[in-house]
Amino acid sequence: MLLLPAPAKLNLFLTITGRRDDGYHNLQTLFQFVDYGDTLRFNLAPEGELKLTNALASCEITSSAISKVAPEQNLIIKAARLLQAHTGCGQGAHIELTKRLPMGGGLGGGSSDAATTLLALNQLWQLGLSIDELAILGLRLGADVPVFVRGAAAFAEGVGEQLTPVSPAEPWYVVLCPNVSVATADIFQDPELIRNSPVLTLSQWLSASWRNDCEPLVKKRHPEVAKLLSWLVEYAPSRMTGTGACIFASFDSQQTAEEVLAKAPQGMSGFVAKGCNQSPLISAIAQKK
Ligand SMILES: C[C@@](CO)(OP(=O)(O)O)[C@H](O)COP(=O)(O)OP(=O)(O)OC[C@H]1O[C@@H](n2ccc(N)nc2=O)[C@H](O)[C@@H]1O
Ligand SMILES: Nc1ncnc2c1ncn2[C@@H]1O[C@H](COP(=O)(O)OP(=O)(O)O)[C@@H](O)[C@H]1O
Repeated sequence: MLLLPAPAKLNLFLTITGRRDDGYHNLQTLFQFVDYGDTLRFNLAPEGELKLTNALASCEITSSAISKVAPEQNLIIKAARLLQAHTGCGQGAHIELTKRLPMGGGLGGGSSDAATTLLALNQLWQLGLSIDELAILGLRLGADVPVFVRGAAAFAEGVGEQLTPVSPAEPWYVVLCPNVSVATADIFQDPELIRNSPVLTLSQWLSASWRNDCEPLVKKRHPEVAKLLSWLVEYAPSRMTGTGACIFASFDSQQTAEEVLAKAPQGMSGFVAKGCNQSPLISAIAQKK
């Protein structure tokens, strides 16, 4: 049995620098992990059988939302099938997911679940694939999967697959999750999306002020996100992560972050978590070796 985390990521900044011929967008972003996320439990099963069950999570909204995703559409099953097809492995697995991360929140929960599945089954099925091979396979599942497979905070370019490890500060974050699910594809299809930001070098970025090019559009499409950002910015500079709708702000101490979260508008879900430049997934795997 293997019990592993699938942590959330934050995009500390995110700009879109152009559109490729295949419709995908080139971007520049800074990924950092947090010590909060989903949990997956893996058990060997006979004869290639893949079974996914949802454990009851503390958050009813997310556990009921994930149960509406058909198993074959779930990135966990897709990742497992991809590994079976790539290696010809005839083994199976029973996987139990405890879903805490809101879906379509820009926290990368689906991609993180997929990456955890790739690493876990590589170990459980003794496939011996390298991290490079798993990252390349992961990219077929989603642009964000490689960074979760590699597990190092990174400056990302291309569609998010060209990764340069970096070590930003690791503050405490307040992450707020408005009850809005944003489909990444919808944002990238919108003609109003800012998609002509200049390309900066990493060192230019480290002294620039950080922003998210998706934020103006998501604020316009979802006024509740705009309202929440103007509430959080009273406490600390605040931004949206990914294509939204979750927002975050950083604080020096866990206590201050908890105090701000406690004041959040009634009914708002959110959490306090620590920024991590090494993914909790990689730390957990290293501990088990
Ligand atoms: C932009 C980011 C930043 O982290 O947003 P979030 O999804 O995390 O909010 C991600 O890279 C998203 O990655 P991911 O969620 O894996 O996206 P994918 O499934 O690969 O793509 C969903 C759809 O979004 C569009 N898309 C995605 C990424 C990209 N660089 N350009 C695009 O145009 C494409 O239309 C694609 O069909
Ligand atoms: N295991 C999974 N967890 C979350 N979403 C999943 C999963 N498998 C498939 N999906 C699909 O991927 C979409 C994006 O989910 P998610 O990664 O949580 O959002 P985001 O990319 O905005 O962080 C969901 O709306 C859902 O349809």
